[in-house]
Amino acid sequence: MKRTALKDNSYKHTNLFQAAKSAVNGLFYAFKEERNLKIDILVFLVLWCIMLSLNFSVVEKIICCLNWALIVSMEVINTVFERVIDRIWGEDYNEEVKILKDMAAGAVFFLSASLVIIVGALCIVKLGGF
Ligand SMILES: Nc1ncnc2c1ncn2[C@@H]1O[C@H](COP(=O)(O)OP(=O)(O)OP(=O)(O)O)[C@@H](O)[C@H]1O
Repeated sequence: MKRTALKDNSYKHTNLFQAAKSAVNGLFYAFKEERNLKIDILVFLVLWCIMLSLNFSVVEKIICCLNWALIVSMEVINTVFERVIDRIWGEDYNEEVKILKDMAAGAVFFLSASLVIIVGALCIVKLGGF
């Protein structure tokens, strides 16, 4: 990654529009670089097909989309976290790094499990399982 030394603060945001532009750039970069985020897009397409084919209500759709958005946000934070850790500790095996990365991955897993359970339960109800 390119590093440039700037002595003034000209790179900082001066308004909300610039802040939003940087945030969107960050998101695009994360989606381009991170395999799991590409998988998340695929998950969203499958989720959307399920929601349409089983006639999820608006509230059910919002809950599922919100859970999916939380997964994506957590995945982005996890990626940042992994990169910072690698920069601080380096790439060599380290038991402390393993625990830290596993915990961060655990947060993504927890939200993913939540989406699977919610969508699974709604599918069972819609298909007349209850
Ligand atoms: N330096 C390290 N020392 C010990 N274990 C590590 C180290 N780096 C990674 N690991 C282990 O490998 C796993 C994957 O870490 P990695 O940095 O490769 O993330 P990744 O490939 O982006 O995976 P994901 O984002 O799916 O968790 C970690 O959860 C951890 O168990």
